[in-house]
Amino acid sequence: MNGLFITFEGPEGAGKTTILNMLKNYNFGREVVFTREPGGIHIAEKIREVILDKNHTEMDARTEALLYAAARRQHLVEKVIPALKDGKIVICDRFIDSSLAYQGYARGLGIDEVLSINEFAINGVMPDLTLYFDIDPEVGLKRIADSEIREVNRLDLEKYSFHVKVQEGYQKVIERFQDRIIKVQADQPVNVVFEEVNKILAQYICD
Ligand SMILES: Nc1ncnc2c1ncn2[C@@H]1O[C@H](COP(=O)(O)OP(=O)(O)OP(=O)(O)O)[C@@H](O)[C@H]1O
Ligand SMILES: Cc1cn([C@H]2C[C@H](O)[C@@H](COP(=O)(O)O)O2)c(=O)[nH]c1=O
Repeated sequence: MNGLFITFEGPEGAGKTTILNMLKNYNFGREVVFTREPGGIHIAEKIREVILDKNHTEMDARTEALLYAAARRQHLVEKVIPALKDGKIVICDRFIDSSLAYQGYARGLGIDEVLSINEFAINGVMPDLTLYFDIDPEVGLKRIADSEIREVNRLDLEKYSFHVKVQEGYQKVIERFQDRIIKVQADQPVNVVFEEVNKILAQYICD
């Protein structure tokens, strides 16, 4: 596969989707596919509805982890892998690191255990580059609460301590995958974050 697989990661309200949408107007000199997880294709969007439904409070943590992994598999097979084989750049809002931080660490299933079920799902397809949008959970959650367009989902409604754990989980993931993950300071004005992201991407894509 000669494309480039780039993922955006970070806690709730970090600004990943905002920056991804702004990048749609940017010329990369190569075709870019913008997508998201869970979702991006029909089956995975259906799984997203099930996972994020606020009424599904009974969902077991392992079921949740498996559903994310199933959505990931189908999204890879239908959309990401074909684009990479065509030499395109794929920019995906969340991927495996979300599972490691949210299900592995914050839910307490274990990062290694969740990595292992995901290895089955991804079958060797890992991101080339991951941008981690670094933000205090309090700031991110306030942004979501203030947003008129962002719908509140089941994960958003978790206790504050869960969101703190998500952030701690991400720090562990970053330590483990230092070669692939770059931090972006996400608590700056949108245009400053956008410039920082642009600079990193331009440098990475040109190298
Ligand atoms: N740098 C920023 N400064 C202030 N507000 C921001 C910034 N970036 C995004 N926002 C606002 O914060 C809210 C959440 O942003 P966005 O949906 O992009 O975050 P996200 O990381 O994709 O969140 P989630 O993963 O929880 O969906 C939106 O209302 C957006 O306008
Ligand atoms: C891929 C993935 C996502 N999550 C969580 C993270 C968020 O709370 C939601 C997705 O909502 P967003 O508005 O699209 O960010 O799902 C997760 O827990 N595990 C995952 O693997």
